[in-house]
Amino acid sequence: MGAHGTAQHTTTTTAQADPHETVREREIAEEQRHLDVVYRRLEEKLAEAEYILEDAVKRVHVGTPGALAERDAQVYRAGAHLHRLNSEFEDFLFGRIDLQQADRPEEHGIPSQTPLDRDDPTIAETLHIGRIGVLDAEYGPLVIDWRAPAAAPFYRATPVEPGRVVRRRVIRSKGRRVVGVEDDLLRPDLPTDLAVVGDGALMAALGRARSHTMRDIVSSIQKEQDEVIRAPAAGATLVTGGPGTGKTAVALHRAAYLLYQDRRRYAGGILVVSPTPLLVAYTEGVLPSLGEEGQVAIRAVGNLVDGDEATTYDTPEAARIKGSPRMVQVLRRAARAALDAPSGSAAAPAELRVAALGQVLRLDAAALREVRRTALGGTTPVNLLRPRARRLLLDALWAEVNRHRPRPADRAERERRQEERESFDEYVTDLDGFQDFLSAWWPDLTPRRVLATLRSGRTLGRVARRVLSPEEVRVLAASWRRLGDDGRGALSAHDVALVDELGLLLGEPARPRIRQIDPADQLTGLDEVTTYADRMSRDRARREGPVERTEYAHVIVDEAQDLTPMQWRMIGRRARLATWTIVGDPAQSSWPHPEEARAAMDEVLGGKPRRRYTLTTNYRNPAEIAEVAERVLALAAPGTPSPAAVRSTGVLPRFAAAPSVDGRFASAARTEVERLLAEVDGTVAVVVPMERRGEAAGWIAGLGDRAVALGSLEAKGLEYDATVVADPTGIAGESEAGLRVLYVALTRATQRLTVLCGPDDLPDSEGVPALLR
Ligand SMILES: Nc1ncnc2c1ncn2[C@@H]1O[C@H](COP(=O)(O)OP(=O)(O)OP(=O)(O)O)[C@@H](O)[C@H]1O
Repeated sequence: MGAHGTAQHTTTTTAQADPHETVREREIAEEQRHLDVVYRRLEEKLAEAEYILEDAVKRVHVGTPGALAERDAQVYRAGAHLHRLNSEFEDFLFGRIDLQQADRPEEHGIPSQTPLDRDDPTIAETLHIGRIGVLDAEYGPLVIDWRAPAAAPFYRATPVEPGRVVRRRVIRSKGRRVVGVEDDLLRPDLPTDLAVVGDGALMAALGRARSHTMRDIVSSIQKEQDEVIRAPAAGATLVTGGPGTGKTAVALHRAAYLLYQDRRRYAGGILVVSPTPLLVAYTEGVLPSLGEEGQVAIRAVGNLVDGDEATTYDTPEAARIKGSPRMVQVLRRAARAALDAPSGSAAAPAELRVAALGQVLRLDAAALREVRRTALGGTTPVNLLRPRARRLLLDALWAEVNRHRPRPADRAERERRQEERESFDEYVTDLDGFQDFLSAWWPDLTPRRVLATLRSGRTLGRVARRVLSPEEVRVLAASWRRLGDDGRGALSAHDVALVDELGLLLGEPARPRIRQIDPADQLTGLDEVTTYADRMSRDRARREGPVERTEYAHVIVDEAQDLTPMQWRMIGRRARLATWTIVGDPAQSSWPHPEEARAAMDEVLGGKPRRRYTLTTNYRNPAEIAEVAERVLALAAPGTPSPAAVRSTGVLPRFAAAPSVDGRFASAARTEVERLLAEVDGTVAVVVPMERRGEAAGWIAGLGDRAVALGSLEAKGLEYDATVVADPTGIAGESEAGLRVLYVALTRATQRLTVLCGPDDLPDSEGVPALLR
């Protein structure tokens, strides 16, 4: 584990006669013995779980309701247990620490265990670390869950601060077979007989080819990362660090850690907010590999509102306006103005006529406007104001009735009028014509419909008066034209935040309750053929079905630097009682106003106590690539320190100049991707300015699924064995934050980088663009 410092490694070779090899074999054999014991124990547990299942199935024939409910609960528990065991059977034991005798073991929270290294008097205890904890029949720990306090020294001990750890070992296995061990000796000063083998587990992990899914880092979490993962949950944990420092990995492992620490609390749900669906897909497998599923929702920021997912991108200009906190005021006004221009529905009636008490009562446009203005006073959500509007209409109609009548002369007369008024209200409310009028004049508004009203530059100009400039109004109205009349067109991630805000401003219309009926219950004869347990499980499925959570117990924000103020508000609404983990890198921000976003975050976090961490080591990029990226960092965020690359490949990034005449850019890019596909085992990405991404997909057509083409913003958080960054000046010029986006693009590769320039990049004779010199 090189990044831990100068721990001693003994690198072994494969030569037969090598004495290290026999040491290595002996050590592997010792771990194999332990793994065999663990597997036997797991098999016993599996058999137990299966027995419970079978037993429960038998008991269904003994039929008191109590026994049936009990059986159902048992089936459920055993099923969950089986699932967990099966999914974690593979490769779940990965570490071991050998500990010196503690002066006071209880202070270290370390369970006592029979030492395996009986030959060595220095070693008091040996603990094995894995993805889950396994106890032997006497409740002694065979494997300690990586998240348990006793496992922390595996990640935290360094040669400088070894604590009680004498040796740390990473164990690699394939199925049930131990295939390798790698050791760090943390106390070379102690007299000990310990054998030390291996060549560094971290370096092996970092050098591995990348696929389209992220791997967990549970066996090689580094000290500074472990401190974040195990930080207390309360308040807000804020983590910064440059590209490749493991922020995403740490955020996901922290979710698993929090669930382990306090499963009951986090059964309330953990939300991980990711910038793009691509990053969600890339990271989705990590939590299941850590044995955690179900309690954690990983969602892209454009997918936080069910049924209104983002499917398109905004231009940088539109994004800048839509993300601004100024939109709050625009939307408040838009929600209230939408009744005047309800998009997609028939034009609202201009007057109300009602025949009652032998006369035709009429409210003209001016009177209706006045009623609406009064009804809309205050801040109650518009859809909840329809009952108030109805009352005010009835008041106005009643005033018409009384227009030519004298005021009641005495109390008896007043009471008679009051009774008359009550039956008038009842009569008018029941009139079909009145109800139809009310639905057309005060329709239920949906967020999409209201947003669609803003396609009209006139309407938007009115509600955005003194908030947005005429040019900004033009840009937004043009962008929302894609919504269409009914508002059903494509949304961007910025629109989704506005839709969510409008949802709050409009409120859910009150609806008569409709009883939920399961169509299966309607089938005749079904009761005779289903068992009690079937019905119970159907009930449970119904209860536990995919209901959207609107509040979470902990919210983890990845790539937080990209969130706009409006998106912070959207996430904050799902986290009113939550604790937070927020990871990001301001130098990679594609939002042009970081101070605005910080203020929005502050508002959402309120007075919650904050603890801050900085990650400093770049595990992704070799030093050669990091050095080129650093030149852009100096322009994009002057003064920001670059994280230290932990390894080097000896291969310098390649610069190539291609004329930006389309065809030739295409062929240069394709040739480069082909070359890189032959050089690396894993994935290759071409990263281009957003507007060229369709074109770039064509450049790599037919090269197989190891190659992908990405727009600059889509590359966020992802990594590939090799990348081709095409048209760097185009990327830098895309928006006010373009240089930071280029910094992101240049830091995606784990092995090889090619920068492909057009004439606009002003390449020198070596092909190096002006920006990177
Ligand atoms: N301790 C570790 N052991 C092994 N691999 C690690 C470790 N820490 C990070 N990595 C690897 O380094 C790469 C970068 O990690 P990650 O994507 O989490 O970084 P990041 O800080 O989120 O980067 P970015 O800011 O560019 O999105 C990943 O492949 C991750 O698996």
